Amino acid sequence: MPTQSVLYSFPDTATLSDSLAEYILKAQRESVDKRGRFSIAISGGSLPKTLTALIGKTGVKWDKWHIFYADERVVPLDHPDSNHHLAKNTLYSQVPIPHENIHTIDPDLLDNLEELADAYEKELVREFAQKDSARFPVFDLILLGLGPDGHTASLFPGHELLSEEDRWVAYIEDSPKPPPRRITLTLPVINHAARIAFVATGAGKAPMLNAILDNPEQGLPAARVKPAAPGQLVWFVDDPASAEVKFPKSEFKL
Ligand SMILES: O=C(O)[C@H](O)[C@@H](O)[C@H](O)[C@H](O)COP(=O)(O)O
Repeated sequence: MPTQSVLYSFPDTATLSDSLAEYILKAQRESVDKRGRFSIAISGGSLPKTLTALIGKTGVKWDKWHIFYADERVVPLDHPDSNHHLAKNTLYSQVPIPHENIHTIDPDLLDNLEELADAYEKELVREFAQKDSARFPVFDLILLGLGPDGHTASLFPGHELLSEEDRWVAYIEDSPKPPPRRITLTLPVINHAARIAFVATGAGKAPMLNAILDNPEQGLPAARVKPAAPGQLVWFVDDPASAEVKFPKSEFKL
């Protein structure tokens, strides 16, 4: 049975970011208590900025974090389009995350998308395979954004990757959102996470949030994110983004 989504809507991005930070901290505490580490996958776009509310918070055990990318643009790691570059500038440069715990794409394989995706999949295997005998890795937390067309990570509407059932990491060379070459976690990997949090802000996201939450049968990529229980699916949005949504809002509590 897919888990029921929970929707939290906040008056502004500062309140949203602070509550998201509390949510992440709770996930980190539970994961570190259980396994001594916290595995998280993050997206690009506006997401890394919302994570800056974690900077300086008591209780963040940065040395236990193992960070992957839910999707990555296939460009050099110091390119302005790189999700890693963005996260590094926004977050890692300000907090003590061990360099080796940040799992980037292999910059030597940018010319060969298939090898690049395979190598990233192997990176996941190294992180998860011994810990879990399940067919797919179980991230402690995956943070996703929502595109104006309903895409999430680099899973775009109508794309054949939406029916991928086997691979953990796949590539595309025809992303409608530039840059065109990307790798992405696949839906089965995303849907096996212990927790998934979407973050969407701004009035521009309102029609799409309505489509995803109130009309999921349209099958847009973000609506296909449906972890099986006990996986959790939580939406952190601001009031302008949730303005057109009928789906019930919950009061934020941990
Ligand atoms: O392009 C990327 O790297 C993404 O990971 C992508 O899926 C992003 O999260 C959404 O497009 C939302 O982007 P915004 O938060 O900037 O609207």
